[in-house]
Amino acid sequence: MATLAHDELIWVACPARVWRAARVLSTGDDVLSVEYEADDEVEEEGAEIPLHGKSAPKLLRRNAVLVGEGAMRYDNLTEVPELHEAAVLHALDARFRRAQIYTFTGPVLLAVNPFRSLPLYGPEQLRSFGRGGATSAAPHVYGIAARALEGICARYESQTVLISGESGAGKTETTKFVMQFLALASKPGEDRSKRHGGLSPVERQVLGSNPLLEAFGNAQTLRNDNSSRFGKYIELQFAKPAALGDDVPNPRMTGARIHTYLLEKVRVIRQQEGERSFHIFYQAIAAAQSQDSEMELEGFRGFGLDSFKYLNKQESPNEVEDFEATLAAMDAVGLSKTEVTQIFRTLAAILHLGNVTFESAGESSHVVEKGPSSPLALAAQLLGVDAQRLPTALTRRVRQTPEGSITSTLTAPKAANGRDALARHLYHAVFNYIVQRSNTTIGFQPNLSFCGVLDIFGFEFFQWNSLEQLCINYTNELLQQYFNEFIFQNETSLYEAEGIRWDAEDFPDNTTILELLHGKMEGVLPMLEEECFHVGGSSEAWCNKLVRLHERNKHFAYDKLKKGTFIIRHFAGPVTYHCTEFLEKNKDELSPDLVQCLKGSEEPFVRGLFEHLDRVFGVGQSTSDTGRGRVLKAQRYSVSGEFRQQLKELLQQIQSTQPHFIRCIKPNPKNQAFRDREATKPFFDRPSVAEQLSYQGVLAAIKVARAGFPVRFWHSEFLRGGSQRAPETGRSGRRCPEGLLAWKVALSISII
Ligand SMILES: Nc1ncnc2c1ncn2[C@@H]1O[C@H](COP(=O)(O)OP(=O)(O)OP(=O)(O)O)[C@@H](O)[C@H]1O
Repeated sequence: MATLAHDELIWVACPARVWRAARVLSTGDDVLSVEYEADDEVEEEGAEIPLHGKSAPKLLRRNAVLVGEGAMRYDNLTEVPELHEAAVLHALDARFRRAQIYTFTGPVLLAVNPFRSLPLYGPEQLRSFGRGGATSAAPHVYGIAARALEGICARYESQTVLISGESGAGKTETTKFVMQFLALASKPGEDRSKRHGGLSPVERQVLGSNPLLEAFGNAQTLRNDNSSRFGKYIELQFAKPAALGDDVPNPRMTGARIHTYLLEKVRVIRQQEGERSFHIFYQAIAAAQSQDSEMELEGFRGFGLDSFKYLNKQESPNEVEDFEATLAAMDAVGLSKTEVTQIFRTLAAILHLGNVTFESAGESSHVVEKGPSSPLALAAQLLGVDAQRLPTALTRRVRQTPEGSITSTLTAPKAANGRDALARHLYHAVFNYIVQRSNTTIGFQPNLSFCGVLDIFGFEFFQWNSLEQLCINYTNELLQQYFNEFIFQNETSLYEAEGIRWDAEDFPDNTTILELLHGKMEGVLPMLEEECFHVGGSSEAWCNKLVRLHERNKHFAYDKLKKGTFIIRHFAGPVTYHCTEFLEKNKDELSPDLVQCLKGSEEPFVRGLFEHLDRVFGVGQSTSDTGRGRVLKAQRYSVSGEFRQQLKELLQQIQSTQPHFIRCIKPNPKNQAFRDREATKPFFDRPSVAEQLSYQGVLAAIKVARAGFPVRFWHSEFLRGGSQRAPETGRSGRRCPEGLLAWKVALSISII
């Protein structure tokens, strides 16, 4: 243990603040007497800290450079001489208090959400980060977008900005700032913009697609009033200036393509207390009740929020204006009046379907309300299907067998499940339709460079974790692996340039976790998919197989007392998954009878929503007869299978680009806004920020950086520091490494 001198600055581990800044008053054999630095969240007092035993807190050496306003000098934290969790946390906290929400750690931009509009995104900032503007390396979302644009301008190389963070951390807002910058800054100079009347149609369509996606894909949740319930990757395409045939050096945005992932469609049929369904339902209901709206809104007029069982009753103030903005966005992406009408008819039909109830009669069931104004009749009319056929399709199941068709009846709960599956499917299909139509209108040409912006759900763990969380956390493992590789390459090239020896063991690596999740045959997800195709397969059987096969895997665990659960030790931390419903969710079955019924709709729009839906699940009998019996054939559709394929394509696309990383951080779990005038205390909750830094891999990236260079100084600083061990010159001239290797031992600092 290194001895600590009087007056030495240290960090003391503390549950409430993670690390507290202190100064050593005196040291003894068993205790350390310290004075804590002023902190407005914890009572100030001197303290006697035990140095041994379980209650001895961890101590870290604290560098004087971060004292007072020090953190404001470090736009890039890798310049901080001793970088570790305590220093990062302190620097982010100190900078946030001064409204500096952006900070670099190496190439990664950390963005702390202020939950309040700050004057950071005006035309002046846009100009200053733009090409030909006062080029600035300052940490800012525009700076990252500018780097990406520069990659396209200078080398015509495709780019991706990867934005991550937990719900409410600011990913969607950050995505919008990146898109705004790329649309506006790629716009040529002032004069030309006037000539062309500002934004081009493509730029207008691209920016217009945002409110549309938000209306249909976002919802109020407990963690975020405008939470994206899907992941997205938007590729913004740029033509070479020469191809535009004008004198402007900037490439101009000429197309875009939106990819969406894992829409949380279950929200359509139920929402937990305090949450809402997708915004669009509430907007349409409010508009239908308002005198101002000119839209016909068939199926919504005459109904209020209370009319629909599928909706939690929570209003929000600006619904009608938001509805008008959604209509404008629909127009911007080229949806015709007929399409818009059809979309709203389908949404109304979904809500009326939710009001259809069933009554059991033995093993069968029937629809309770049948009259001409019953929910069933309204839903059938809005969907353009026969009002007699729909109840039959909801309550019976027809199966084809070699001997002919067999009709069975469904119990009331099964009929209700079928109804909900139809509602979920209809909504998902409408959402996909809107995305595809936007893509068609905007256009995307092969072989042009693009800048992709990835705004995808962060790592999730709740009390109850199911298939959705497994898919989300799997996505995060894949992205984490990509991030690790990127940081690894960055650092190793630095080490090689400096002649530093390093050990691959020092690098964080989640490959074995990924192997557990997607390994061929024995991975958790492939095994789930396999179970879906087994006759008589079940979630419980799958869970038991997982336990048998993986109980010795260090990333897998299970609790004998909690049957039906298993634990995956993710890169970000352990998550307990409850296997109930995994199989049903993964199959996402929709009754063939309902599909046939809807395919018979007299509305081409509705028929189109079911056009590509020919999924059959499990082992079924094909119609082709070989003469020696029928061939058993499985249609291999599953939610996770499809999603894994999408992710594979996404990663291939990202890997073909130059990446830029933005890690969004939520400063406190209550979404409390930054306050600088009336309060001294902007809410920066250190424990939750530390947690986010950890599971977003920021601390791991720092660990990587420290593996070779535990302490970083500029060479000149190091020499000024008077070290006898410093070599005369650093090889690369960037930072002084070799002397630091000696220091690594000599200081034997940090963890005491
Ligand atoms: N840079 C910013 N400036 C001001 N407010 C911001 C900023 N970033 C985010 N916010 C605020 O935080 C809220 C949540 O942000 P956002 O919706 O972008 O989070 P998210 O990470 O996309 O969450 P989710 O995963 O739930 O969609 C926004 O509605 C906005 O009020």
